[in-house]
Amino acid sequence: MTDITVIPVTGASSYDVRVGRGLVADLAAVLPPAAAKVLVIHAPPLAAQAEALREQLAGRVEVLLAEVPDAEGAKRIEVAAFCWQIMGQTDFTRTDAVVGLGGGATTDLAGFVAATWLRGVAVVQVPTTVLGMVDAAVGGKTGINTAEGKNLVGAFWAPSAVIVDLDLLAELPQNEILAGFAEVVKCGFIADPVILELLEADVSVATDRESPIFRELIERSIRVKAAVVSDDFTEQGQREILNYGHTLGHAIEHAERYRWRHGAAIAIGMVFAAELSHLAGSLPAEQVDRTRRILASLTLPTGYPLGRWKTLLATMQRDKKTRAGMLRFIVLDDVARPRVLNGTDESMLFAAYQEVGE
Ligand SMILES: NC(=O)c1ccc[n+]([C@@H]2O[C@H](COP(=O)([O-])OP(=O)(O)OC[C@H]3O[C@@H](n4cnc5c(N)ncnc54)[C@H](O)[C@@H]3O)[C@@H](O)[C@H]2O)c1
Ligand SMILES: O=C(O)C(=O)C[C@@H](O)[C@H](O)[C@H](O)COP(=O)(O)O
Ligand SMILES: [Zn+2]
Repeated sequence: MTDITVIPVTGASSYDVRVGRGLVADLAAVLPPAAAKVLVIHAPPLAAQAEALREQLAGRVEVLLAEVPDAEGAKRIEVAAFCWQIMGQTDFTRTDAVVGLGGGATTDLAGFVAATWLRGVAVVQVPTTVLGMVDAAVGGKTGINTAEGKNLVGAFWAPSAVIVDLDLLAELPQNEILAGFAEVVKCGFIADPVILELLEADVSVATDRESPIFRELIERSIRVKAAVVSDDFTEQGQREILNYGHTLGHAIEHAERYRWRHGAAIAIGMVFAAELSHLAGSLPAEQVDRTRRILASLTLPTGYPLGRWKTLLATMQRDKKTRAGMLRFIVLDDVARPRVLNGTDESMLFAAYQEVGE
């Protein structure tokens, strides 16, 4: 019998995150009972798995496939329109359902398409990257990018189920696994120090997709995310802690025209946030060093060109946490003690960035 862990998300929206192996074989069990059609939105490397889903569900529902551009190329309004067109041409109704099959970029798009079609249809998220499993597919933040910035258009729209099938990681390149671990590290610093200890104990075992420690890290990170979004689905407060490292990280992704992996950009963002936490509060210097050390052990970047500061600062102004033109950052008073830093002056931000700049 399959060993399944069920992590509930509660609050404004309730659904389960199911973690295990071979779980997609039972996808029919989590589809809305009234669904007659399912639109599987998938990234190109998942074409064979999408086709397998079509065969598996034949006789139960009509499966439509939407192969969308890879990675951040999916998070564009034209791609959402491509999906809406398929739905329009097939009379996709409110009782039908979307399935997001891919990494975080695909599940962000799939969630957005589901949130907007007929003002909202069900979406089941089937993440296929570490990053998608521990973060993007859970919590119902959906969205696309615009020329001005990352995730500037979107909706809070909860999935009806999240299927974390670890077998789907079999073909994922190791550098994508490592990039996904940036969000695992984030969960460690904002809420669960055991995550950091497991990474420090043996990073090779921790990132070996066959090891029980790997699964433990995935589950611990999902629990962190599930707890936060259960308390604050629409980011009225507490949820902002999940943005640790993201204010600068998103600006880097924008500066790099979305060619960088999200995990790589937020790795640098977390070094910056740790430096800022040290300067603005009480985060001990050794935790800043620890941030760099853990990220480097995952071969993630920890520095960015000093000369890019002004560009990054301008982009950060459009961060969703900004209030009345004032930038806000998530900082740590210590490990697992995150808070919002309001009203940071530019000289302090630059001082923190100088430690990141190279
Ligand atoms: N909504 C949220 O709460 C949330 C949280 C974190 C990140 N995100 C978003 O997630 C995105 C990053 O997600 P990501 O790191 O998964 O990147 P991604 O979706 O771009 O996937 C990374 C690469 O791996 C490929 N891939 C995916 N699954 C595969 C598999 N099983 N086998 C082989 N190749 C596979 C993809 O096609 C892509 O080329 C960003 O857009 C970020 O903003 C959203
Ligand atoms: O779920 C959240 O809340 C997060 O902030 C998780 C982040 O890891 C994620 O990258 C998210 O997409 C960032 O959202 P944004 O609101 O800063 O665009
Ligand atoms: Zn993120």
